Amino acid sequence: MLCAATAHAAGRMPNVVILATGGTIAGTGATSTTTVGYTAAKVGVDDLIKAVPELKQVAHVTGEQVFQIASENMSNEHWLTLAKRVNTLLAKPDVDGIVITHGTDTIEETAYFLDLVVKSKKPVVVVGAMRPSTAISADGPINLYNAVLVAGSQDAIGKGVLVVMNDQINAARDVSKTNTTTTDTFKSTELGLLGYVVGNQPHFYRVSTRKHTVDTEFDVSNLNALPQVDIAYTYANVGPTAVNALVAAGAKGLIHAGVGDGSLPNKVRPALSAAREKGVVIVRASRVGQGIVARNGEANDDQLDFVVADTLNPQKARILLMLALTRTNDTKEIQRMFYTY
Ligand SMILES: NC(=O)CC[C@H](N)C(=O)O
Repeated sequence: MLCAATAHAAGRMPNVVILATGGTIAGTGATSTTTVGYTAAKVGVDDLIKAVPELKQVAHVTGEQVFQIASENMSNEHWLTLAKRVNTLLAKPDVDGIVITHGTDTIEETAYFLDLVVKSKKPVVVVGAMRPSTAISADGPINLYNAVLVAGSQDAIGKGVLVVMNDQINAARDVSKTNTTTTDTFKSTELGLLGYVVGNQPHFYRVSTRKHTVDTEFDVSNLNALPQVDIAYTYANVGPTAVNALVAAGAKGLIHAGVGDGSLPNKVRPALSAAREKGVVIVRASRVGQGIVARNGEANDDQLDFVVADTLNPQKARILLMLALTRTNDTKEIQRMFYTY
């Protein structure tokens, strides 16, 4: 099988496919100083590529417009379509890597979904921008250039799905948007970034110990929908309304975005427990954004038959639970998955 390694070994430039989905990287504003209040998802993939002629120096690049949306509108169906396209392309011997241009609001979710369902070791890089293409010092062109460099690099093979922004390489599992508007918004919590793109090449320093891509048990090739999993957010004075409404609306799984170490308020615990008795799988996560939610810590998970999210934030826990529910309803198995991926 040809891959980026053989592209380099054969002395040819890697073939990188850019799948465009929209977002600010494809956004346009009224003036060059418009950095908020612009319209996302306007510029087509051919123009994104044309705007960075330097790409030709590092890869043979082709583009496909998969969607043209702001990423707050990303749905499970979009993910399944995208994942199937990525798997089809990566199965081709002449494709060495893939770059996905994406809105930044849900980049971390799409990246983690792909990290769990892409069946290839070839590099997949998700990239976006915080400033629209029309802005002074737009970050899209350099981010796209860096993403293509990484996607065509043999050093990125087998590292899972990556998010490349602001000269930094992050693992899909651990990266999150941490600032609403600034270009240094993507951070990998305390677990740390994987490396940098500096001097026209990626530099890797670490990898995640969690399984991904070819080493997961998830297969989307025959899926046309995913089980309904929703998130109930907790705060001081919260009641059971959201949990009860989500269960009534048909949730098969619920992520509880608890306070602190995933604590359950007294007014929420009975609603979650009743949901579990109806067969809904409950995962305790935390709204804090860093750290482990400890099993049998702030709640007796063994007795309640709940699962803990480990270090996944609520939106990523939702993705893993959806995929877990395509395989099993057994909470012990699902807890194993949360400690594996
Ligand atoms: N910086 C961005 O990409 C945000 C734009 C838009 N809300 C999106 O996520 O697509």
